[in-house]
Amino acid sequence: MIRIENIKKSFNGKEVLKGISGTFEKGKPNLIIGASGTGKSVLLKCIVGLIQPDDGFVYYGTTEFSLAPRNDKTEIRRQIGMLFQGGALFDSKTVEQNIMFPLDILTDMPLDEKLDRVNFCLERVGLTGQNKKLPSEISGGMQKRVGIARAIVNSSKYLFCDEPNSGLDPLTSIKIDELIMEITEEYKITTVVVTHDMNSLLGIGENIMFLHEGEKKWEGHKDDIIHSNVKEFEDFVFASKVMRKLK
Ligand SMILES: Nc1ncnc2c1ncn2[C@@H]1O[C@H](COP(=O)(O)OP(=O)(O)OP(=O)(O)O)[C@@H](O)[C@H]1O
Repeated sequence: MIRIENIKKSFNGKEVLKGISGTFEKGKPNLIIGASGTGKSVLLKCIVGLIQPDDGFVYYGTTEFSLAPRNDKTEIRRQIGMLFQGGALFDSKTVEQNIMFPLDILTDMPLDEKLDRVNFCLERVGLTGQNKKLPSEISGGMQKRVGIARAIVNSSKYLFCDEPNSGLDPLTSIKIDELIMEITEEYKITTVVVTHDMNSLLGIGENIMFLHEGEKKWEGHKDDIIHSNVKEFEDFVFASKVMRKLK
């Protein structure tokens, strides 16, 4: 479980995060949603320690990240897997080398063990036998799968996904969402997904945090969306004609 408390962040005097608190639970996908520019990615970066918040606390289990001793921080970092926007694979490395990368830099596992682990993850994401392909030789959806395999290869306890569906068609997006959800449940990972994809919201929105202009305006389960009674959230969710009709 990850808990955040009163996270604040400003850039050049502009308050981007205005005191965000909340809990991201283990074993289910936690979604951070909101319109463009509302602070989702900055919040994600504050949580993983890529940006230092001006105020507030981030707890991984019972350990507060910024106050933790160096060794504890290193251990938490080792347990984090990230799926970046656009996949962020190394173009010149094969699928196998890409997935093995975290094991190369974070562990001293022998090569045969690393290969076993890579093959296990490749199988788990439905890409058995694609080891020697280059990213340019596989589709965008397959690249995301490789990104997911890389994010979990080191038995991560925490998985962060920034817009995992960007650039994918709706059907492939749903498959990627389902894979993230299955892996989260199966390995009891604490998963945080930043998205503005309505399909993701309705498909895997087990625990949703809605941000609007740097504030948390609503949180809840996908089944409660219809009863939110929060204007900014309703404007966001029911922006399209199709969604208004469904309502
Ligand atoms: N390093 C930075 N320096 C200055 N301003 C920044 C920095 N990072 C983010 N911002 C600003 O913070 C605001 C929130 O950005 P953020 O990337 O978190 O939005 P977002 O909700 O993730 O949007 P999108 O859905 O478009 O990715 C924006 O106005 C952005 O310009």
